Amino acid sequence: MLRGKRVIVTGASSGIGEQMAYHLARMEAHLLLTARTEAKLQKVVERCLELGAASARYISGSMDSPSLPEEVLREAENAWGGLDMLILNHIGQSSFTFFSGDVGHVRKLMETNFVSYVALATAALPLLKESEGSIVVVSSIAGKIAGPFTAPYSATKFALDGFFSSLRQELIVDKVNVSITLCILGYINTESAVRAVSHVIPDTPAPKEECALEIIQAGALRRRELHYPAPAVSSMLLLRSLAPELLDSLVRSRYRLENVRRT
Ligand SMILES: NC(=O)C1=CN([C@@H]2O[C@H](COP(=O)(O)OP(=O)(O)OC[C@H]3O[C@@H](n4cnc5c(N)ncnc54)[C@H](OP(=O)(O)O)[C@@H]3O)[C@@H](O)[C@H]2O)C=CC1
Ligand SMILES: C[C@H](CCC(=O)O)[C@H]1CC[C@H]2[C@@H]3C(=O)C[C@@H]4C[C@H](O)CC[C@]4(C)[C@H]3CC[C@]12C
Repeated sequence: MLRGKRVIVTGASSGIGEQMAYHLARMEAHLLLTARTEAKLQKVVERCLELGAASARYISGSMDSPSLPEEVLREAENAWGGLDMLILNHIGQSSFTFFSGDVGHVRKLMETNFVSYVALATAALPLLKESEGSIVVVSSIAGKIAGPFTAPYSATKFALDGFFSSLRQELIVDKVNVSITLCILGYINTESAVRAVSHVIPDTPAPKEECALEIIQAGALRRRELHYPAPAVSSMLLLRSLAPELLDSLVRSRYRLENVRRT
């Protein structure tokens, strides 16, 4: 379904975004990748071309810069004359610990994890309307259920649900055929997530390669929401609606609280 399609992937220099780029390359899509680290993006682009991408290019820069979203969309329009899928995946750095009171960090993370998603989607909408394309928003179970030690991060992910679920309704009202897929992910084995939480959360994380493929499939099938890994995420969401306090205490009880770093 994605052969020859024009796809932007943000946060594509590592983790789930990098794996999405490789799957899309094998599917022979055209790729525009973004992240801050140019050296990593260059390597991912090279690998994508080896794997069969129809074309692969990148733009490096930080998504807390207000001009980058429009620059990325201008590059897509100049290179391809259109766009079929926008995959919003990047996140700024945040620690897994007690909220420190650093309001500046919350403001910056909102800019990177939320406002830039809104700006990218806004700049992409005219092209996506033309192609009847798709927006894929990578979120987290932490954007549906607030556990401890992720307050700023969780806030940015809840904000994504509010904004993009409302926008989806408006597109339907306006009979605009652009799909919005919200991806609700549990713990995935990316280097950054394992580094951040493995000393506190003893669970085995789900594989990033499979996660990346499920996200692409959900977007291509124009699904409203993806839950991955499915049984764990869906059952947590069900328990939240039936017995939220029980769920909260279950989440807390699975953490090795003595290992939380208070920095
Ligand atoms: N791994 C997990 O357990 C889970 C992940 N998710 C979600 O999945 C998505 C991917 O996560 P994951 O793969 O683990 O994350 P990674 O830390 O592996 O990747 C994050 C990506 O974002 C880029 N990035 C970081 N800061 C910025 C910035 N300021 N501007 C632009 N790009 C930036 C990084 O590249 P660079 O540093 O070069 O800029 C990198 O490419 C996120 O949306 C996350 O919320 C959801 C639930 C669980
Ligand atoms: C452990 C959580 C799942 C709840 C449970 O008890 O099973 C994880 C589900 C989502 C994870 C977080 C996430 O969304 C990605 C962040 C990525 C950052 O790089 C640091 C780690 C995360 C805060 C990560 C932490 C574990 C989860 C909350």
